[in-house]
Amino acid sequence: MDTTQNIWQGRNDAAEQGDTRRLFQIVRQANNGFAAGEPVLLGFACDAGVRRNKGRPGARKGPHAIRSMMAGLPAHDFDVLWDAGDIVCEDDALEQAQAALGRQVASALAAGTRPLILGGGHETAWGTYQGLAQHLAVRATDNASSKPLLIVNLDAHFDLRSSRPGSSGTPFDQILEACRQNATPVTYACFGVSKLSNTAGLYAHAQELGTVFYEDTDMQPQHLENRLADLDKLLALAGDVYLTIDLDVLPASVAPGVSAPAPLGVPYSVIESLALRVKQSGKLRVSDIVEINPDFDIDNHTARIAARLAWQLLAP
Ligand SMILES: N=CN[C@@H](CCC(=O)O)C(=O)O
Ligand SMILES: [Mn+2]
Ligand SMILES: [Mn+2]
Repeated sequence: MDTTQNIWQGRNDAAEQGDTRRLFQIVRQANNGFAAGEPVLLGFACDAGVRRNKGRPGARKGPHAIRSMMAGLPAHDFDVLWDAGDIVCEDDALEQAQAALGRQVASALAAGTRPLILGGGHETAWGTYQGLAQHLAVRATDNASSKPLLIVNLDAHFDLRSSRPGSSGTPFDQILEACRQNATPVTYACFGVSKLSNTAGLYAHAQELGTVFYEDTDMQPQHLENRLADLDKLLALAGDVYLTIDLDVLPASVAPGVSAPAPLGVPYSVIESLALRVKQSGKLRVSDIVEINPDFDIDNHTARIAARLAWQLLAP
């Protein structure tokens, strides 16, 4: 990974007609100065969560790989894209890195932006949530919505492991535990769960926690209308929404560069439709895209699909 070169570079089409801007030409690299409504990107460069969860390390290189595929995408309606840089997790200092991510997310939310975090493994989510929780706690002193927080996880895994310390396999158990402690109403919905990637014990724990879930076998294109209707019902009941996308929800042929590839998986078109539906709800506060492992990618396929998702989520 060459971090000495600016990652934001690409083809310059200025000699062509019309608006030829690409993201690398409008990006501003700073972690303050954002105005309300502007898109903000943050990286969480971390292997510790996947390593603790006995997975294949490499997610640390994820933010760099995704940014490099975003750089050349056409800007279309973007006026600006803020790149607030990376939080880097050194060795096993995971809890400190997650707390640092939380502070950055809270500050981007306080500025009225809708941040997107590029992981990192799914331990990224415990950091993202900390930032959202700080923001919602401040806002609650003004005019609180009593409607529950909705977490939409697009993932082959529940990530509800109850062992500690935390890892890439525990974030939603940590979040639900924190919500119980703070009496925060929350709904956890996981779309894309694979029966062959979660033990009976994890299913039982998910049920005990009231998890709403849809399996990969019910997330194929012929099921899309029904799943969108299910999602709409969840969105209608929610006050604020956190969208978290684990790239291992996609078929291994589409996203080979992950720690735990999915033999069946959910087609990209279904995932994009669900993600855009969440965005269109107007309730989306923060998102992350996690679990890319560039070491196992093939011709940047996984980084490219992650860049497309990022573009779709950040676009005005
Ligand atoms: N974030 C990943 N979670 C999965 C990983 C499974 C695996 O490595 O095989 C989990 O803990 O179940
Ligand atoms: Mn996950
Ligand atoms: Mn997963």
